[in-house]
Amino acid sequence: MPSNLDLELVSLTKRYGSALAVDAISYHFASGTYACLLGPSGCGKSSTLRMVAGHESVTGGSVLLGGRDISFLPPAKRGTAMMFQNYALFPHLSVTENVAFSLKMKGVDAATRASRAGEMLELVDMSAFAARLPAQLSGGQQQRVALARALITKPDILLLDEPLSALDPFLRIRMRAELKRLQRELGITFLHVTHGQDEALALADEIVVMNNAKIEQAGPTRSVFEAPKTAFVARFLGSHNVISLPGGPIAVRSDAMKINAPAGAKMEGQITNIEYQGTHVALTAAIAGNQEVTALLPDQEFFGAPKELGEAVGLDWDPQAAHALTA
Ligand SMILES: Nc1ncnc2c1ncn2[C@@H]1O[C@H](COP(=O)(O)OP(=O)(O)OP(=O)(O)O)[C@@H](O)[C@H]1O
Repeated sequence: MPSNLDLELVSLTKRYGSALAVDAISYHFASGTYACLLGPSGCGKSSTLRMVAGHESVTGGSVLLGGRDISFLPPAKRGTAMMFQNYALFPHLSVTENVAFSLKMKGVDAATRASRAGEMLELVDMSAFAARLPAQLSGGQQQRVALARALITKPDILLLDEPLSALDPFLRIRMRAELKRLQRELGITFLHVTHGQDEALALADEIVVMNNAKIEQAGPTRSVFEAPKTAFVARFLGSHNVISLPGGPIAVRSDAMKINAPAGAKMEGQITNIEYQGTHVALTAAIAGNQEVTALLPDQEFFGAPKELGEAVGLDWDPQAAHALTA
């Protein structure tokens, strides 16, 4: 695996007029990482991706690839390739012609173009559809073509802007596995923008959680999920309760929350909602201070001792399951 192709964002900044969309963010992505930029709408993730791609100018700071400043290079000279949300396929070109398009622009001869496009279509399992037009393909198939088209340039980094958002939930999960497989096979860095925490958790080796134009927390996916530093990160990643205590806010995962008898419990609550989720049952309880917490119980445990709406319960957690939050 090449080690000289790390991607570094150094105080990277984007302003649109007076609006600050990306506020001096810095991060180092090791080569070969599957990284997700995660955050709510408007937090600056697409602007960051577009600055890496060269589709948006850099207001301040820089983008380094393998130590080389690529901030001012044209997109085609950066070693990056971008796959867009709407795939942006040319409707009047066949699948093969779409995939081979960038090679044609570079003046590569027809025979080489056809053979390279063939290899790429094989990689994404679309060889059988080579002669079709984009309109004759399903959403998932169009996405595979868009991937092949991006990968034919042999990028060092593939940039993906909400690549799965146009797909139905079933296909989204299938294509998610495909993206992961491709990244593993190719060994290149994937930088994937999403606002879906499930998608980020499923795919990313590293997640970068953005909020208000800044990086709120970043690192190996599991370490961020296991120890969110702020209330925003805990809430955005989901599956966490944020509880205000006199000593400051803490996060406790809903699967670490235990339901006991009220006497002697850390907290007392009253059940306000019971949601059956198949393998689990989610119990929501109102606690002091107008707060709610959720406990996720394995179905066997819940149905072994079912609870009723309105019932008073005790809520407990192991000390190591609580993480102090900074805000
Ligand atoms: N071309 C533009 N001109 C002016 N403002 C822009 C432009 N593009 C983005 N913005 C603003 O910059 C901020 C960040 O936008 P950006 O698209 O990077 O966010 P995002 O996190 O990718 O959001 P989304 O998930 O909705 O795409 C937003 O407030 C947005 O309105």
